[in-house]
Amino acid sequence: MSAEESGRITSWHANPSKPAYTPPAGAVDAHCHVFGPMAQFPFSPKAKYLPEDAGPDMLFALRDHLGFARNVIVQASCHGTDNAATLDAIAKSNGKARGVAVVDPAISEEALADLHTGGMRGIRFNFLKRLVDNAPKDKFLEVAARLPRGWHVVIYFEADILEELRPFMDAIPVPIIIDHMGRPDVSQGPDGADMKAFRALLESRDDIWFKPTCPDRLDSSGDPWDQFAHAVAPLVEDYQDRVIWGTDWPHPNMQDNIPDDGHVVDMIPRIAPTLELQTKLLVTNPDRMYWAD
Ligand SMILES: O=C(O)/C=C(\CC(=O)C(=O)O)C(=O)O
Repeated sequence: MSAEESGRITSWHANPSKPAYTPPAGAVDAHCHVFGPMAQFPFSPKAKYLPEDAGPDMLFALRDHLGFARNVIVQASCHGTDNAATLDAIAKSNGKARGVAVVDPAISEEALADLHTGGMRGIRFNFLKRLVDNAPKDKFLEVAARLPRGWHVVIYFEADILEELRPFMDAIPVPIIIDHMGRPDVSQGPDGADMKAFRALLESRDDIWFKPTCPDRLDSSGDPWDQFAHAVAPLVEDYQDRVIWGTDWPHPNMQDNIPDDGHVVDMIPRIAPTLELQTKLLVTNPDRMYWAD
């Protein structure tokens, strides 16, 4: 059966180019995922998309091809709260990967400790209605209050619910990392309403970090994503101690406009033009958040 007949999606570029940009030694791709392999790690019955297999071998080959040294693997919604595939990839990385889990908020302390041993350093709360059925803020706050020491929370939301989420984020007792800057409309430019609202959030706490990632998702003008570069570079400059970066490979759900990962990497010097900024974005900041112990 072909992938199309089986309903499984291939969301990644078959032959990504070599980037012109060379990341510094030790660089971390701090937002990527693995899918399956399904025969070993079945997808969640609640999954909103059914991808083709994109396992650790493929991820590590891409890491090397793009010039990165390490990965932070974020549990994707298609695997629900069963983190086995992500843990398997971390275990196969020879210490070159850490992870972010998605958990049932009723998870025990023992299970959280096991996730820490397996390389997880945070949990993700996903508020995208097209990806998850419900996102119970009260239960999320309860589990956020009893995470292992040094952990953080990753939050994924779209710009239209930022204000609604402010009280919830205010109440989170650990550092926060916002995926893809909360998906601002980058066509508004660096001083547009979405960027202003996001800056106000960053000003509200100095332990809110973010990922200036996913030009392919956020910039409908397409590769080379000039609107993204224009809107995002000032944000990276102004909050350079609170940024980490990732490819988003295997680009879950992207069926149209699948990005060339080499071109995605070539966005880095456009949003972080100096070696000092690049080193913070790709090495020292992710080290602080994921390899502190
Ligand atoms: O990978 C991302 O960051 C973005 C995703 C997928 C996702 O988050 C998930 O499946 O958990 C998206 O916008 O569809």
